[in-house]
Amino acid sequence: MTDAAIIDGKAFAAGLRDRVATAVAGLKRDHGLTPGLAVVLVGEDPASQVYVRNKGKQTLEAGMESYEFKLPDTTSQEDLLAKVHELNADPKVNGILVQLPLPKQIDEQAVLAAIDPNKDVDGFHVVNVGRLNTGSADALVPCTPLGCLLLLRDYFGGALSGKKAVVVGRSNIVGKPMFNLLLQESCTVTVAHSRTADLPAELGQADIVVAAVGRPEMVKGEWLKPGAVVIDVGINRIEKPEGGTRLVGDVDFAGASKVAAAITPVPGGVGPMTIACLLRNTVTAACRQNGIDEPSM
Ligand SMILES: Nc1nc(=O)c2c([nH]1)NC[C@@H]1CN(c3ccc(C(=O)N[C@@H](CCC(=O)O)C(=O)O)cc3)C=[N+]21
Repeated sequence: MTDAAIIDGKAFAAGLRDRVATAVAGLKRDHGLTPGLAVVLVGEDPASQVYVRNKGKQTLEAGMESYEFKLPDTTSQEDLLAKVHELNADPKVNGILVQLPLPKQIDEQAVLAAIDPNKDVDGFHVVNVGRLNTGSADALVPCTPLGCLLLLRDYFGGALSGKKAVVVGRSNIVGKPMFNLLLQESCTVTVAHSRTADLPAELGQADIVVAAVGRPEMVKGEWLKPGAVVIDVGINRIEKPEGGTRLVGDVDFAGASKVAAAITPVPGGVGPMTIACLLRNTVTAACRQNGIDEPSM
């Protein structure tokens, strides 16, 4: 088979950010509303600092307000919860994101549970998990699986119904919400994981593969059904034989490209979609909080 088409997440994300910026301009003009996103970073993890900087920059570029809070690594759970409560009460803040992972003295679930579900632009609060699971229209949907879904809808022109999808990975952040979103699109969905008996046999049936396991190049091209569409969520930094490092996904890109119909690259695939969907969720949250019809984005 010839080489797979590349699903250009970077370009799609740029287009989505433009549509978000247009929506924001409309909210300002028609409602005097400027959506605001608060990002809280605890500690000094270098990768997290880069992500937080990119989020802040892209929030401002979309015409929204960005509020960044950098708390020391030694922050107590009590102090972090106090910050979350302050942001919950602040009407200028429409979206709240507490960057994960958190330092070990902090109970992540307790922090996520403290965020106002209607400001929970990560979609990690159990209320939003429940809303998504039950197909409620007021769910805020986790950014990475939402980004994957938008890429798939675009590729298939909306025709996902009846497709066989395999999600590899069962995390709360990607695997489980991805399962729910694909099920809602009327795909037949299998969730595979580290205890799956025969992963190649499962993948051999899949029209759509979403790989989110966090193991570099784990999914091999030979396991795929010819013509499959592959969404690679993994972002793994590995050592190059000649020294230095490079980013690879959870899928063996070279091998998969020979078998798949289409595949997302790493970098430049799902990663940029995650941030674009965060901006989109912030506009969605701001509209709902203010009783304004959600613009199409
Ligand atoms: N509460 C919370 N919400 C998050 O959404 C969240 C989080 N915590 N903690 C960290 C992870 C990671 N994350 C990424 C976002 C964008 C790229 C991204 O844009 N990647 C680019 C560049 C990659 C690079 O060069 O390093 C790409 O894949 O092309 C990657 C990773 C959001 N996260």
